[in-house]
Amino acid sequence: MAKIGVIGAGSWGTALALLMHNNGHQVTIWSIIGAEVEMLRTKRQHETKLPGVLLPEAIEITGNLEEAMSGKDVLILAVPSPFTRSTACMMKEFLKANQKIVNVAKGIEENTLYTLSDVIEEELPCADVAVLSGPSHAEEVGKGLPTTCVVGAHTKETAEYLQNLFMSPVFRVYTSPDMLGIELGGALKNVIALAAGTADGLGYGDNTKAALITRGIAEIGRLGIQMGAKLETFCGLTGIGDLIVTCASVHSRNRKAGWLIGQGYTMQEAMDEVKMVVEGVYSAKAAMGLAQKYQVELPIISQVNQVLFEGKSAAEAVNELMLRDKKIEHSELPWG
Ligand SMILES: NC(=O)C1=CN([C@@H]2O[C@H](COP(=O)(O)OP(=O)(O)OC[C@H]3O[C@@H](n4cnc5c(N)ncnc54)[C@H](O)[C@@H]3O)[C@@H](O)[C@H]2O)C=CC1
Ligand SMILES: O=C(CO)COP(=O)(O)O
Repeated sequence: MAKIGVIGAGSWGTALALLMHNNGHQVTIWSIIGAEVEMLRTKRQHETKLPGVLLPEAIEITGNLEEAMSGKDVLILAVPSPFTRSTACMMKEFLKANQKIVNVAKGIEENTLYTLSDVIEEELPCADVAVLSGPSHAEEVGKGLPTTCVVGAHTKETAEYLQNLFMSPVFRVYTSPDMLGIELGGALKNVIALAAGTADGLGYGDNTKAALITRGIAEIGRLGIQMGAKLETFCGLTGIGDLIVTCASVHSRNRKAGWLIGQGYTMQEAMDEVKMVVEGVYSAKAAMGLAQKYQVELPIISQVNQVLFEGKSAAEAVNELMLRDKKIEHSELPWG
C-alpha cells in the first residue's frame, strides 16, 4: 500500500484517485478551488466534470497543499498544462526528496516550448519526475472499463514501481524509457483531434477522419523524431492509440471543441461550451513554435492554428490541405 497525493481535482484527477483507491492505496485529492473541495467532500463526486463516479469516504479531499503532499510516496500531478508550472512552484515548499511525481497532464508550455516534465524539473530540480499517458478517458476509467496506458520514467526502477502502483485488472500499464515521445504524442494528438472534430462538425465523413488520424500521426512522428523521440512510441498507445481515441470518442473535449468550431462557433465560444480544459488550443501554438525551431512541416497543425487564431474558415482549411503539392506517401521509401 502506498500513500498517494493527487494534485488537481478535475475529471482526470478524480478518476485516477478512485483507481488508486481501488488498487488499495491511501489517497488524498487536492484542489486549488474551494468550491470544488466543498463539492467533492459533500457530494462525494465531481458533479460537473465526472458525474456518477462516486468517491468512497476513505479518499481524503483537501484544499491544503501541504496536507495533500505530506507523507505521500507519490504525487500525481493532474492540473491542466497552463497551471503545471504554477502548481509545481507551489509544491516546492513541501516536496520531500523521496517523493516521486507522476505528471498526467498532456501539453507543451507555450512560451518555453518545454515538455511538462521539463517544466516540473525546472521548478523542482531534485524531483524524480515520471509521466503516465495513453488512450484513457476519465469517464471510462471512472467506470472501471478496460484501459491501457504507459508510464515513462528516467529509470527502469521508477517505471516499474509506478507500473505496479497503477496496474489493475481494468487498467493495464506498460513501461517505456521514451518520456519525450510519450509527452509529445499526448500533447500533439489533441491538436489533431481538434481537426478531426472540426471535420465532423463540417459534416465530413469517416474517410476524412481516417486521413486526419493517419496524416496526423505522420506529422507528430516527423516532429518527434527530429526532437529525439523514438518512432516506436508514435506507433504505440501514447501515439496512434491516444490519437485514435481522442479523434473518435464522444468523451473527448478536444474533438467536441473542434465539432463546435466546424458548426460555426469561434474558438472561445467552443471552449466556453465545453467547460473543461481543451488542451489542444494551447498545444497548437506550441507545436508551431517547435515546427519552426526544428524546421519540420506540420500542415494539419498549421491549418488548425489558422482556424483557431486567424479566423480562417474550417472548410477553407480542409480545402487547402487537399490541394497541397502532390507528394510521395513515405518520402524515405525507395522505388526499388
Ligand atoms: N479528462 C481526461 O479524460 C484526461 C485528461 N488528461 C489530461 O489531464 C489534465 C487535466 O485534465 P482534466 O482533469 O480533464 O481537466 P478538467 O478541466 O476536468 O479539470 C481541471 C482541474 O484543474 C484544477 N485547476 C483549475 N485551475 C487551477 C489552477 N489555477 N491551478 C491549479 N489547478 C487548477 C481544478 O481542480 C480543475 O477542476 C489535462 O492536461 C488533460 O489533457 C489526460 C488523460 C485523460
Ligand atoms: O487525453 C485524453 C484521452 O486519452 C482526453 O482527451 P480530451 O482532453 O480531448 O478529452
